[in-house]
Amino acid sequence: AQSHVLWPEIDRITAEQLHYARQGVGEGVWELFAEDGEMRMYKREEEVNGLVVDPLKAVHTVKGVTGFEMCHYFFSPDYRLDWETTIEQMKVLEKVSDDTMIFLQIHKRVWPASQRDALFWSHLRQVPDSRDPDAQNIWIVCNHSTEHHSAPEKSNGKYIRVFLTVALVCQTMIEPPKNGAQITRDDLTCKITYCSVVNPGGWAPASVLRAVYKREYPKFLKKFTHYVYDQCKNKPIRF
Ligand SMILES: CCCc1ccc(-c2ccc(S(=O)(=O)CCO)cc2)cc1[C@H]1C[C@H]1c1ccccn1
Repeated sequence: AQSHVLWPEIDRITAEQLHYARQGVGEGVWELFAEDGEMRMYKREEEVNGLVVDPLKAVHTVKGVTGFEMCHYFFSPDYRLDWETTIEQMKVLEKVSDDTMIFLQIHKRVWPASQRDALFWSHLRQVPDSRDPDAQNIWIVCNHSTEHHSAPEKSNGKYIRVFLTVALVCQTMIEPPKNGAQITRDDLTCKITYCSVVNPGGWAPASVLRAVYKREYPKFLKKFTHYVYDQCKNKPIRF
């Protein structure tokens, strides 16, 4: 993928998003708006040209799966329609490499706003942890809006195109079994940070968008993480 025209941007945005995901939510600006078990979901209220673009950051801990497994199911197009309930259609416009694809997604209409589509590259990468060299257990999927020759600039007016940047950063923690036994899924914990900024691309009532995000994001992360656990629980562990 290093030869693709998008590579410099992919490299830059992925590194930026990894850094951003690692920043704590301690600094006062984040508002906790949803909790469910180990999941904590925060947002900042921000508007750009009168459009709600509230950045979102969620942290979650899921036992029994690895960071690779979580990122693999988030990245791969084969499973997306099983867990993503807000999309009507999904198309891979280009397979840049095994770890980089370009997606066009048509999202379900959020009444009374107009229907949206999203065109973005998606990149899966294992991350060396600068602070902790023996933690080669961090994986990231970064999704970032892009142009593409085979996606009409404007979906001939049918959908409003959103602009998004999303990062799913997952770290595997292993509790080594005392008696030197083989690692099982009971010894695994996956620490998840999910960050997203979605610019709706065109006017939509702030109250409607904020209500949709408040409802959809917790539902999405809960459904997605349960889906991955169920997919993996009877399969060999993949790090
Ligand atoms: C007016 C904006 C409509 C709208 C466009 C796009 C998205 C959206 C796109 C991508 C991703 S993802 O994390 O990259 C997973 C791959 O699909 C998440 C969210 C969300 C909404 C809004 C519908 C809301 C929503 C919120 C949370 C999850 C899903 N949908």
